[in-house]
Amino acid sequence: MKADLILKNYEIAKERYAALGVDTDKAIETLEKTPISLHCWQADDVVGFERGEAASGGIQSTGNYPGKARNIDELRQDIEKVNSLLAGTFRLNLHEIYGEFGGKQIDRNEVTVDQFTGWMQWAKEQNMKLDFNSTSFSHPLSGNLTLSNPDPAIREFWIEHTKRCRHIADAMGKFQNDPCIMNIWIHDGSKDITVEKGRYREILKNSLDEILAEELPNMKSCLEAKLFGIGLEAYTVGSHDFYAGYCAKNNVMYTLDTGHYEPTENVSDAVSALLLFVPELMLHVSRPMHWDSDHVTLFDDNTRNLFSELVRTNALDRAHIGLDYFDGSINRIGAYIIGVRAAQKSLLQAFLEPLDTLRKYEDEGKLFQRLALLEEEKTLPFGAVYDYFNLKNNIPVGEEYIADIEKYEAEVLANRK
Ligand SMILES: C[C@H](O)[C@H](O)[C@@H](O)C(=O)CO
Ligand SMILES: [Mn+2]
Repeated sequence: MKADLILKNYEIAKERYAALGVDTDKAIETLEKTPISLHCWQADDVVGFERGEAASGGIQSTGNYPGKARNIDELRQDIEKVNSLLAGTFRLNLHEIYGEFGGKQIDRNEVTVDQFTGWMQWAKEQNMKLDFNSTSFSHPLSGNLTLSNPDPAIREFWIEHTKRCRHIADAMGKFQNDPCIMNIWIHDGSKDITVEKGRYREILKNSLDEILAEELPNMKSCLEAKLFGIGLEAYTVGSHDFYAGYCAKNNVMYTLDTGHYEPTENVSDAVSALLLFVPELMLHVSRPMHWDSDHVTLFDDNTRNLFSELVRTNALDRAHIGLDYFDGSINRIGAYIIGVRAAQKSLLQAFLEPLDTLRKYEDEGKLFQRLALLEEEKTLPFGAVYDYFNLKNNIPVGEEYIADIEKYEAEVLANRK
């Protein structure tokens, strides 16, 4: 699209929004500064560099599109490409299995920061900060139960792993002078009916108490709830109620993954409820299709509702935005760009909402007026504002990035046989 046309459209949009009391320049500035954490695992279908095996243990990636990253250099190359096609501020969310193991057998209860210093340096060069995840899946000891396992040897193994991961996250946070957010998601559960629901939850509670006992100043831990995992359909130890209770009681950050709730549930509704009781939220923005399928995030009602709730609740500074999906059936770089742009569009639309007027209508009981404005705002020219945001940052506008990704596929990804 021609720059002068984008600018002209932006000026018209700016005037239209100003008439509603909305400052588009301010919205763009806020969007530029709001960090989005890119999940490293979209680049290689959650394989990582430890064992090189397909993900197992509650999650699964489907699709066999050619060109997935096979090593650290390729993954970094892909993330650099993704960065070059996006405006804004980005972090990188690493899983423990993406360490630099250098061909050595370093088991999960032996991992140290040494396997991540290269990542820290690289991220600094990319002007990205790091977030982190312990990895309980894709390991011979993953089984059905890790931190909630009644077998002390297995449980100790995973406690040690998670403690070590917290230390790695702390080192990352210190290095980048900004807290590293470390997520703990475990798949623990049961395929069929269990008569020991309470027992496993009590063990998990005790494991978490032990893991989180140590104060580490440069990292923040968050706990991710889930409805069910693949092969563990009947019961999940770390359910929503379990973690909501645990996080509220222990002042721990809660991870809200938009794929982890009943399909008819309005996940965005959890934002204002949880934030009354937990300190912060980590968001895993995903797209469930019938179940927790981890399809590429889109600019759909679920994503839009989530971000508008964040803004309406004044919770932007208490939420960490991350993406979480893994689609191996399409160009993986394209999958990143579609998902990030969807999150950005949803955020921008939330920033552009004429909230003062909507709140005033609501306070005054003017409910027809509120509904009318909510309807009208949907077709305000926010696309022109998003185009300008990209143009201003020298990033491809609109569908222009498709050709860029096709070129990268032909020149780089096609050579990964
Ligand atoms: C790879 C991630 O840890 C994983 O996707 C987790 O966050 C999750 O959502 C599992 O369903
Ligand atoms: Mn998740």
